[in-house]
Amino acid sequence: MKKYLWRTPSMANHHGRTSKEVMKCNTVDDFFSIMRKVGDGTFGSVHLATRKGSTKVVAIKSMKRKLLKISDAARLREVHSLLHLSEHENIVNIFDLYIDRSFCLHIVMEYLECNLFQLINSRRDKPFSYNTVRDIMSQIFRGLGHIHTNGFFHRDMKPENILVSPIENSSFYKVKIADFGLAREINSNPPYTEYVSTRWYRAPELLLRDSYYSYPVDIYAAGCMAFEIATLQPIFPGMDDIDQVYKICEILGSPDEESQNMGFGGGGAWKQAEKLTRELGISLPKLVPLNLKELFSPPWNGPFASMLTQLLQWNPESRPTAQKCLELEFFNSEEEKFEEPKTNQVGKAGDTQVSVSMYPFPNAFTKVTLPYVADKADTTSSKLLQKFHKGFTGFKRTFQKSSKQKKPSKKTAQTISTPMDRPPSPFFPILPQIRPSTPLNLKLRNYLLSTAEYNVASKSMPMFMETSQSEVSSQSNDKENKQIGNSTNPSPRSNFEPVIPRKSLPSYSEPETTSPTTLNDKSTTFHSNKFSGYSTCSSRSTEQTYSILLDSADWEQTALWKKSSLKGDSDAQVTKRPLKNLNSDIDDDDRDDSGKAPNMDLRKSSILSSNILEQDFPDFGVTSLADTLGVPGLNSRTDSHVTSQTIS
Ligand SMILES: Nc1ncnc2c1ncn2[C@@H]1O[C@H](COP(=O)(O)OP(=O)(O)OP(=O)(O)O)[C@@H](O)[C@H]1O
Repeated sequence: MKKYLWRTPSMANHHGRTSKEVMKCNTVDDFFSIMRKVGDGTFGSVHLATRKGSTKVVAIKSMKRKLLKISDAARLREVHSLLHLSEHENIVNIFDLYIDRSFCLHIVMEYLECNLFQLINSRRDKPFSYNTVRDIMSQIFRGLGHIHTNGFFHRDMKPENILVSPIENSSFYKVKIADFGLAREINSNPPYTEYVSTRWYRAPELLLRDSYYSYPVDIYAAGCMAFEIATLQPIFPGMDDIDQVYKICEILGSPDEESQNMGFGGGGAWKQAEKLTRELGISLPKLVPLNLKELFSPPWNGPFASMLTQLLQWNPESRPTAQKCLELEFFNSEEEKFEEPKTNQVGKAGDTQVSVSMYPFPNAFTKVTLPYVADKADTTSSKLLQKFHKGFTGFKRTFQKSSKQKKPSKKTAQTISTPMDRPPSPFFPILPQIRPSTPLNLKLRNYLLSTAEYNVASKSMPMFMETSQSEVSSQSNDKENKQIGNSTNPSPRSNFEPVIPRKSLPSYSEPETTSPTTLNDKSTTFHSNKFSGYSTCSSRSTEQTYSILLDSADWEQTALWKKSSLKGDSDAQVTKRPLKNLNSDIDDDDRDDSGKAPNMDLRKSSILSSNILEQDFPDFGVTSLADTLGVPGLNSRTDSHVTSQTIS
């Protein structure tokens, strides 16, 4: 079953673990004076503070989810990886870990002035210089190299998780990687949760639900960031996972040799894509890659464009390691001499204007949300490149057609509107859209389309739920079309292929939905009388793929639906099994100082996020089912994509 196992990149700079321990305190106020909130994420809120009796500022990340017992602190991914990673100049430094009397964990760390997203946002129409981009990227790769060679990978590399502080009297920044909430060990046993990382930076293997991924997901995300740092625009601002894959194809070309041979550069061929898309029931569009070198003007069309091409490879095995990235020409070529853009106020004065008082930007997160939503009505012209001209002057005004490409016929040129300056593809539009090819995946597709405004309560549709034949027929094309057409979130990817007749399956009726009951846990929402979570995973012992659905109506009746239909080789086999371990007694350790047992709802959700499910379903290769429980809403670029940080 294992396709490949990733090896930790060479351990040249392995420095061993640190010796930090989690300390107890009544409240953090005992030791720190809290000044103001500087950040808020899915898992924690971050405050600027000073240590009492000292003027030294620190950042304190207080985890939103309370722990049940002190020993659980070490099971948090964030703490686990931070404790195992030695200090590095490009990794945010952790000073102390505290657990207060209400079992809230506080991570005391060095303070940096803002995150890269805020910095990029503050630079609208003032792009960074080539050398600044180079310096930021080299620090990111040094940090990543440290993480990877120490046996971890980050899994949520995005501008919000890169902290920066300007270096006085220069146009450069101190850059540090933060937020290890999703970090995993490279040598841990796959399969991993596929639904990690933030969509715009999510590597193709994650988007196509390959659970045997590893550190190359971080390299790919770094490639997306490199583009964004230089151009101040995200390269693949997908609205949903389907749109995300499409946007990647638009620029990198489809991952087959035929498409890749038609262009220059591109994301390369990737055999695995065919298998993964088949399993998902989607087909990728046939698109010729853009030649990034032709997209940019000097100096960006040189080593920078070539670095992007190497980082943004479809095949994770083709992406260079972080160490190799640092050896690329981009980081080692002579200082580029070029004129600063005219509109650009970049320069020493401009850069050093960034100061503590500028952050946090009050509306930073609300202002910049899905910048291309308005373009979605146009199905074939994303106007992507037009948008890229905003501020960044390093794009060529006219993108030239690759000499290898055939001139399209007049008819094609008239009927198909291609994105601005896009080299017309001879393939275009044989299969212009990613189209779900089975009814099963119509559900997947609808589900994915709905993620932009995903409300777990009303739309908790298991992704790979089998449907009965009668249900299939009720989902006629017309109906599906109508649903998509009527959607409040119209998407250009609204076509789909006809329903393929399938064998009849055991009938399944969804339980009635009642008003949702939300547990005291912001990151995971459970609903009474509603299937609230799912996980697709592979069995360790068989070659089958399963779905696990959790019915929270009755906590003792968590059900397992077992099936092999994703491979299409037999009828679904449906079984239901109660959880054995749900009602185990509360340990003394779980009680707070007053001897009171913790909130029962919290306890239930925490139990789900622990490895109890693994004990109940030992044949499954899932380490923590809660990692895939309830897919969170993704209407903000800052949302994370898992609901639990706990490691088993
Ligand atoms: N050491 C720090 N110094 C200054 N600001 C910080 C620091 N750590 C975090 N922040 C700010 O707080 C924000 C949220 O922090 P962090 O990403 O660690 O939280 P999270 O809950 O894990 O977020 P996510 O939703 O990405 O998982 C960051 O984007 C950053 O702006």
